[in-house]
Amino acid sequence: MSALLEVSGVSVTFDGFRAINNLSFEIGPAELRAIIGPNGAGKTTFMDIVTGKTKPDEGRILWGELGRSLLKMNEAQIAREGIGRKFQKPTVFEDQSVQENLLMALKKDRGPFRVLFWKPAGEDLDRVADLAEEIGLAEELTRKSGELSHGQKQWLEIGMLLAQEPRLLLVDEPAAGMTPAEREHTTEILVEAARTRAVVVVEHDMEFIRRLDCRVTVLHEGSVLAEGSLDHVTADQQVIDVYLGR
Ligand SMILES: Nc1ncnc2c1ncn2[C@@H]1O[C@H](COP(=O)(O)OP(=O)(O)OP(=O)(O)O)[C@@H](O)[C@H]1O
Repeated sequence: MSALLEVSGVSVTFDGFRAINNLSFEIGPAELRAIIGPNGAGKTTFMDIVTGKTKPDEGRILWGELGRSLLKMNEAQIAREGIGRKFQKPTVFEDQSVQENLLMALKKDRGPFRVLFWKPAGEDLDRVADLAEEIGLAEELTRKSGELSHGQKQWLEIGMLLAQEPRLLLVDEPAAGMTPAEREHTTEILVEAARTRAVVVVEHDMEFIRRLDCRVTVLHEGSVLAEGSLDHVTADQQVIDVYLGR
């Protein structure tokens, strides 16, 4: 199986400091991957590079079956290629219902006039109902999003990203601030989403990562320190020294 995303030899320097240092790794087309590492390891910068927010000084990032260079694309082009990113803080439209938020996020031609005159078709409503089911908000469709719990808002935002049918979803610390039950449901959503697309999760919570039951990449000083199952990487002495032992 060829990679969906192939990062090789990527480096980024901020004011003389190498935040990403000769970073190389691959992500498969329907893969769930966790990225862990100490503060400052380069996890956020890695996501900034993949989404086009930060341009590396060197290296290459190849995307899709055709192996096209992501580094030649701007942020909007990368988003259109199907790379979605979920930041830590949910950014749903609080005055709109769950259904309205999901409808707005559907992958459609949304020029200014289309939005003005747009009426949701039956197929859009069906798709929204499926998405709501997938994120566990089927009973909340008519509720105002501002009334949802923190966990539910996070799920809604994941649903809004899934509505755009991304091929790669980058998720930053999804478990932060969630109750144990919410975390468990979040795990289920991400595992399910990764059946048909790549999902990369940056997270510090080891229990959460254990439940994801996926390949783990450990970053340290902008490079891959270890990679493999959670049991494999947590038994690695270097990982214990720089991350777990702290
Ligand atoms: N725009 C910037 N200018 C200068 N230094 C930066 C910039 N962005 C990141 N850095 C530095 O690069 C390093 C990597 O930061 P990054 O945020 O990617 O780490 P991280 O692994 O996401 O950490 P955390 O777990 O704390 O979120 C840090 O030392 C950070 O201070």
